[in-house]
Amino acid sequence: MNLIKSTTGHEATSSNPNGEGKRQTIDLQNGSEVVFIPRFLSFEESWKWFHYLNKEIPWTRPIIRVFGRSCVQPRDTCYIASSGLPELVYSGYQPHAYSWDDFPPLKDILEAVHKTFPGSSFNSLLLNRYKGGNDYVGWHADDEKLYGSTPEIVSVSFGCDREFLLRKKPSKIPQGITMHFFVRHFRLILYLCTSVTVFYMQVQTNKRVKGEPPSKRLKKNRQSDQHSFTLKHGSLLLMRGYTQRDWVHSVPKRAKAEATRINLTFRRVL
Ligand SMILES: O=C(O)CCC(=O)C(=O)O
Ligand SMILES: [Fe+2]
Repeated sequence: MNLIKSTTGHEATSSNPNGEGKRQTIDLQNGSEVVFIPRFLSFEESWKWFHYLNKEIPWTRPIIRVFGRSCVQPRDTCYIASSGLPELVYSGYQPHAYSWDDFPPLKDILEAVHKTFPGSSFNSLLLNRYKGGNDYVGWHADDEKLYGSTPEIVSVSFGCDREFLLRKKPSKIPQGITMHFFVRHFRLILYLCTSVTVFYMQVQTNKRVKGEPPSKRLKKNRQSDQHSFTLKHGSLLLMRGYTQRDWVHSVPKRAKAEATRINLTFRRVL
């Protein structure tokens, strides 16, 4: 069963020591990495979790601010954190932090996650409930300062399958390069652009002669900048390294997804 729709060819598959089946490691390059475990929890156990979470969690649908406008968050949420941690604030919203002791069974999943990733030590959990295909999370990175520069985020999914997308952030113009720089060096930049274009056209002509159709090559480049995972019932996806700095992710609306999905994201507040 291959749940990854697009990969870069940098993926490795290995058997997992904790008995949760295969794990796939996807190297996103430049220090970003995703680990995907399609069957982290068994099907039956996952349904028990789904029903517990659906019923016992005090779900809320808060008002958040996006691009300066207030709107209802398009999914339910709840937040759990160890005591004494700095408050989480995202999109102008500060969720109430419940204690792990309010939901003791959640400590079991936390333990299973820690066992799967030795050395990890998550101390907070943001829960999401998507009540159907109209609920979603838009493009974002979990790059809040309280998680540090290389946060590790583990996401465990229950219920309805949903697609999880990762897309590389556009690369930034290096600091110090201003409009003034462009005006001052306009002729040099124009010359360089023309040279690069001519060189590129020559390379393309050369490659076409050699045989591989240009559309295939373009597709390869685009593929390494975006990835799609189907997050099924009981699956786990970990993002680490510079994934939050260099990539954004989303769970888009899906007209065909009618049923509820619950997702747990474990994080470490520094
Ligand atoms: O539901 C998911 O799989 C992702 C949720 C997410 O990105 C978040 O809570 O920050
Ligand atoms: Fe996220």
